[in-house]
Order: sequence, then C-alpha cells, then structure tokens
Amino acid sequence: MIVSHPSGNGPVLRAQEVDVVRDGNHLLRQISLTVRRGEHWALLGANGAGKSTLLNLLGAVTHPTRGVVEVLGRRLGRVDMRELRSYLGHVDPRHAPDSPLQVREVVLTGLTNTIALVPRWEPTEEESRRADHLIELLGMGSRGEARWPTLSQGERGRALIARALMPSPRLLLFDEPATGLDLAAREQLLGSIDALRHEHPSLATVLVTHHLEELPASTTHAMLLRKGHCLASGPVDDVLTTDLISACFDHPVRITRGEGRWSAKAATLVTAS
Ligand SMILES: Nc1ncnc2c1ncn2[C@@H]1O[C@H](COP(=O)(O)OP(=O)(O)OP(=O)(O)O)[C@@H](O)[C@H]1O
Repeated sequence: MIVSHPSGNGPVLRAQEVDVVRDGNHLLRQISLTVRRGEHWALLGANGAGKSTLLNLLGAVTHPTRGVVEVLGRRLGRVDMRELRSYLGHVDPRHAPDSPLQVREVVLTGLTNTIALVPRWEPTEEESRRADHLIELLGMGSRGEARWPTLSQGERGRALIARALMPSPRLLLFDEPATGLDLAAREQLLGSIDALRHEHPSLATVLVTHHLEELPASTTHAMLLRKGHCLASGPVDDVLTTDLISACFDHPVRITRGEGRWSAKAATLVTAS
C-alpha cells in the first residue's frame, strides 16, 4: 500500500493558544504544545482536567473552538480529518474488534483502519511479515493465533499497540493504556512501550494518564493540566516535581524517581504542636 504521508519536516504536533468550549463550558483554555520527532509526552491531570479533550484534538478527532492545531504539519479545519487520522496511531484500550478475530488479524486491521477484516482484502507478504514482527516486539510472539475473546486485558492492550503501528505512523497517541491492568500486565505494557520507542527513535508519542506509576521510563516531556489550563509543560524532570504535581492534583504528594520511573506518595503534613 502506497500512501503519501504528510510532510516529514517540522513539529509532529503543534497546538497554539487553543480553547475548547462545549455547551458554554471552557474545557480547555489557551493551551499551547509542540511535540517533535523522538519526543515522548505525558499528559497528566486529575479527573475532568481536560486530558481526553486535548488528546482528541491532537488525534484529529475534534476541532478547537479557537486557536490553531497542526497534526503532522496539517492544520485542522483545512484538511480531511479522516485521512489525517489514517497517518497516526491512536491506542485506546476501549477499542475492540466486533468479531472474535485472531491477534494477527486484529493487527492487520491497522492497515485498513477498520474494526473488522475488509472482505477480499489480502495483506502483501511484506505486510504479513511486519505484523509478525510487531506482535513479537510487543511480547505477543506466542499469541498470534489466539482469538480476541481469549486474551487478557494486558494482551489486548499490547495487540492494539501493534495494530496502531502497522501503517508506520510518525505519531502514536495512548489514552490511559494501563487502565485496569494488574501489576505484571502493567509492567509488561510499559516495557513494550519502552522497547518500541527504542526501536523507532523518530517516533513521537503522547500518553494520557492520571498515575505517575503508569509512565514509561522513556517519557521525555510532560504537560500538567488543571481545570482546562496548562499548569506546566516541558522536559519531564522540570515538570514532574513535588510542588507542581501537588498543585496539579490539589493534594500534597511527594514525587520520587528511581530507575527511571516515578512514584507519588501522600506528603507527611507537618503540624504545629
Ligand atoms: N461534549 C461535552 N460537553 C460538555 N462538557 C464536556 C463535554 N465533553 C467533556 N466535557 C467535560 O469536560 C471536562 C474535561 O473532560 P475530559 O474527558 O477531557 O477530562 P479528562 O482529564 O480526560 O478526565 P478523566 O481523567 O476523568 O478521563 C469534564 O468536566 C467533562 O465532564
């Protein structure tokens, strides 16, 4: 399949002074963000802070009310959103095929951007080899023939990442990929995300989560959202600090980073005796 990918130069994503207003409510106010090749952003914030609203803009799902959003160099409002979406990978653990496909088949539907196999469509040999490679990369090598209903939630999440990678996107968006996973499944998933970032050094990613423990060690940048505003944005070690995270979640926490990963614990309150 030959596709004309949007321009490879310039930022992968650019949002400039973006507002989103729905039913008179400001869901996002004056948000600006630039994501470049090889950068891995975390979008963090409490429930209702506006993370999914922002991810939907970056994924060319919705338009801003005001401001400019450019995805892969193309400005929303001036391009076919459906076509633009076919150039990026959007991993949402709530997505599911509508029939009991095998893992390999689910991964191949990433090429047709459909929830089922397209009748009479056949992958080329190269596409089949790529699907097998991605299944292996995501640690699912022994599960290629397994059917969707028999997969654990963690396996489904990793199959969906392999699916999103099929068209070789330059941008991958993750919407709370570790939600509902047990400890082992979460660690496998985060390890897989680190591995794919290592194998594709020019890939850019944006990952939404509420939990610092769910951030891969390969995260390079972060944006903190609070009530639709950007509280902080930049290199990860400047943003994931005790003071900023406490302000973001309206709760005193202490942030530590060990072996590349982050954790947050309630800060001990010092009371006057
Ligand atoms: N179409 C809409 N009309 C009005 N309000 C909306 C609409 N969509 C979302 N909201 C509200 O906008 C706010 C931001 O929602 P959003 O889903 O972006 O937050 P979030 O940070 O992703 O939250 P969560 O972590 O709970 O998923 C919420 O208060 C939500 O109820």
